[in-house]
Amino acid sequence: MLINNLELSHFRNYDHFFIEFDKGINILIGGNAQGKTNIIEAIYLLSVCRSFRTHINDQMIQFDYNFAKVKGNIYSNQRNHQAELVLSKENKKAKIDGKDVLKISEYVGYLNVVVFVPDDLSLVKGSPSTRRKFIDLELSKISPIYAFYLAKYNRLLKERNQYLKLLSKKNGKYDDYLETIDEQMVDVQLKVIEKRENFIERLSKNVKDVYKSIADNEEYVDLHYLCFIKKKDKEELLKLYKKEFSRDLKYLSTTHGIHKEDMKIMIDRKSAHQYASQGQQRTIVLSIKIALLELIKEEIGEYPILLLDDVLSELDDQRKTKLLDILNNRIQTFITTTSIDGIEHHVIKEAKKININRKEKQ
Ligand SMILES: Nc1ncnc2c1ncn2[C@@H]1O[C@H](COP(=O)(O)OP(=O)(O)OP(=O)(O)O)[C@@H](O)[C@H]1O
Repeated sequence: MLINNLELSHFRNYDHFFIEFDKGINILIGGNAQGKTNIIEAIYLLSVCRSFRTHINDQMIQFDYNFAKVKGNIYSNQRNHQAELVLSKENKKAKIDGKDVLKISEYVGYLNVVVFVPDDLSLVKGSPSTRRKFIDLELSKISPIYAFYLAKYNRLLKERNQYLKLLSKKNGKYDDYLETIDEQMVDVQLKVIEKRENFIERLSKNVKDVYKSIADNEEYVDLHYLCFIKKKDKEELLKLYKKEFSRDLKYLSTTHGIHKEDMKIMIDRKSAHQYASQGQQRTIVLSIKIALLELIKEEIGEYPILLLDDVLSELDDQRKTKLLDILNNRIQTFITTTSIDGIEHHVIKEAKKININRKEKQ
């Protein structure tokens, strides 16, 4: 999978901008606040119709304008496609090969990307919801049926919580209607659990190897799925919902379910959340992202694009070299950095260097 070029109109600090990319490594070099991350953001936006920085369209539209356009020529599935997104303050309109795309699900998949941004360190240090969001987003990209199950579960969960409110005003007993919702919730959860389990197990296998090669030591990283139920069985789950009914009714919300799960990240069999240093956290997250590349390739048959925002400055020289050793021309990669001075690595030497500075913005 490749993005051949990118055209921006009134996107962030870009008025009109056109850029062509190399199919290997592209390094975006420039001082602070010049617009390097904005380019990474635009590529990401073109991929999943949303930004990794904001959900407010207006923030991405150039100051004093009322629309922004992001366009790119993509090579995927052995074909070239023109992807286009127009952002207004209220909505986003997508086109593929000049035709309007009405459903996001029909758009996502043309351009698959894996992104690493400094904020991703929250994958280790943040709350369970950060890790759940990561799993849900990545799994939805490679498995549309997972996205379907998840959306169904969220609808049922909302319905259940609303019904609990209604019940609390009435007789407050577990009734047939709630049982019907619970049965549907249990069925869909078992499917989500199976997918999450498989995803985390496969990712964990890849992460171990990637971490070892970047850190170049014997530290051992693995991932564990913290499922909310031990015995993944329909009857057990239904029993749990009945048992916890009074508590759910008291708090007017559903205590147990896949909306409360987590993924535990371990380093040398200790919780990375509690013990990992900044450098270890960064290496763990990077390893997870790089491990994802192989997993996506196995699923969709093509490598996604890799976007690395400001990754070089925070790694020590040894980890920097090891990371660059791993990157290669099989995967189109974008790296933003303020400087490449002093990095003597063939990957840097051979990469396409793109200077991003105020003079080149327009
Ligand atoms: N909606 C907008 N309209 C115009 N300019 C914007 C908009 N949003 C952000 N900017 C400008 O974009 C610039 C920041 O760009 P970006 O985040 O890509 O920087 P960067 O080159 O990655 O910098 P750093 O190295 O500091 O991370 C800032 O000058 C900011 O004012």
